[in-house]
Amino acid sequence: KQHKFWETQPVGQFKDVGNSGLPEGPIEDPTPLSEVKQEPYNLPSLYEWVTCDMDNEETCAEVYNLLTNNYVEDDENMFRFNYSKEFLGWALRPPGYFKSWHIGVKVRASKKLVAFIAGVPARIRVRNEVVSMAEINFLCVHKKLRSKRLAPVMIKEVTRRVHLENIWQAAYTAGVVLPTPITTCQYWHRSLNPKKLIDVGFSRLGARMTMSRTIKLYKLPDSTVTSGFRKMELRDVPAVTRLLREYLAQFVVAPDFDENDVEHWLLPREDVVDSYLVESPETHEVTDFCSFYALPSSILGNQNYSILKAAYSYYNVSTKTPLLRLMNDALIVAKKKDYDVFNALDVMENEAFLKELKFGPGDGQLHYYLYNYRLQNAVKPSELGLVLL
Ligand SMILES: CCCCCCCCCCCCCC(=O)CSCCNC(=O)CCNC(=O)[C@H](O)C(C)(C)COP(=O)(O)OP(=O)(O)OC[C@H]1O[C@@H](n2cnc3c(N)ncnc32)[C@H](O)[C@@H]1OP(=O)(O)O
Ligand SMILES: CCOC(=O)c1cnc2ccc(OC)cc2c1SCCC#N
Repeated sequence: KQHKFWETQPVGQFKDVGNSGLPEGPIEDPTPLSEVKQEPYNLPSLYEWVTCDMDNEETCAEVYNLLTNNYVEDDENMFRFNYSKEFLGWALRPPGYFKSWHIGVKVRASKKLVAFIAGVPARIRVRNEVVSMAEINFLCVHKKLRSKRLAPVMIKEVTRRVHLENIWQAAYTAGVVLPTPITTCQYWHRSLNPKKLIDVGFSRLGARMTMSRTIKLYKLPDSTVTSGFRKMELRDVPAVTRLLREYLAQFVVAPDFDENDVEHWLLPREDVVDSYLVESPETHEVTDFCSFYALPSSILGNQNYSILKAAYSYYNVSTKTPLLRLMNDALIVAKKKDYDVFNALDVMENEAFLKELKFGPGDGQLHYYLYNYRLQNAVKPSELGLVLL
């Protein structure tokens, strides 16, 4: 398969897979800032670059509307991700973010937003190296402007703007195979509202199963079972940071979270991200943690339903409470909050609870990528400690 653009990029190339002669680490050295291209890449004359100020309600709404109508769909076009405005405001403004990395393309004449790409800064540890990276996400070209090679220009432009901040690596995921995944993960789904998932055509009634039997199969208790299980609060940030840093140290690739990062990424925000912890009733020690983010999807072409409420497993740590029990409490809370499905990747230690807690394997895969950083031995999903939104 020809990758005319990606073959020009400092990423692992397919032809190099298995070549153990190539050193692990940065592929290209940083260029002196004075040599980074100062002006934006050329767009076709009909279009212009805009920087999207996500503090601005109107701009946020423009980005939201573009993604709502043109972002990722599953292979059967049953769903399209429908990130909320609040979610986008959260995802794109972590500590130290750069507005200049929130890049839009508009039609000069109509000022219509027709494409978007975003980056946020992150410190990612790869084995023993903590690397300053850009996490790239929300790449989207309007359906009417596809296959015009706009994506490569947008990728080069965000790369240029990241370089201007003296950052030379990036991390990103995609459902498509590009040169070259560091690992490939599987989505798993736990039905919380099986009737709705069957009605929309995602799930099918099992053989010799009635609807009422299926509803009973996925039924969950009304309240959580772990004593000391409660919502995370601001005062928990130091303890959760300690717990999470210790836990993530075991993975080959993982975020290097400090307290500011934990406060931003894990403090609960209504309908955006939810976090719970177990505080030992005796010692008041924080021993366990679980979290999930809220990513609804538009249901395409169904008369009875228009939105799927999906929760996505985020970061979980179990040191005292068995992981099964901790995650079952997460399911109980998600069901209580009226989510239809709880999704998880087979990353970190998730495999230990997926089958047991009645998750079913999805048919979608998620490939993880690093830009300008070679990893010699491929990483297994269980060695990956990074969840991108
Ligand atoms: C040091 C800092 C570095 C920062 C940058 C790091 C890198 C960041 C990289 C970005 C990470 C984003 C992560 C992220 O956002 C999460 S993955 C979600 C991506 N977005 C969607 O799937 C939304 C729906 N699809 C679209 O909007 C379009 O189809 C897109 C815009 C995807 C492609 O638009 P198009 O009209 O369909 O296609 P052309 O313009 O004609 O371009 C074709 C070229 O684009 C390559 N392509 C296709 N899909 C890609 C994808 N998902 N990543 C990277 N490359 C992708 C493709 O292989 C081909 O190159 P090749 O000829 O070499 O094969
Ligand atoms: C019911 C299980 O499937 C999903 O939750 C879902 C929802 N919306 C999507 C939108 C685009 C999409 O494109 C790949 C997939 C989905 C999926 S399955 C993969 C995500 C997970 N878990």
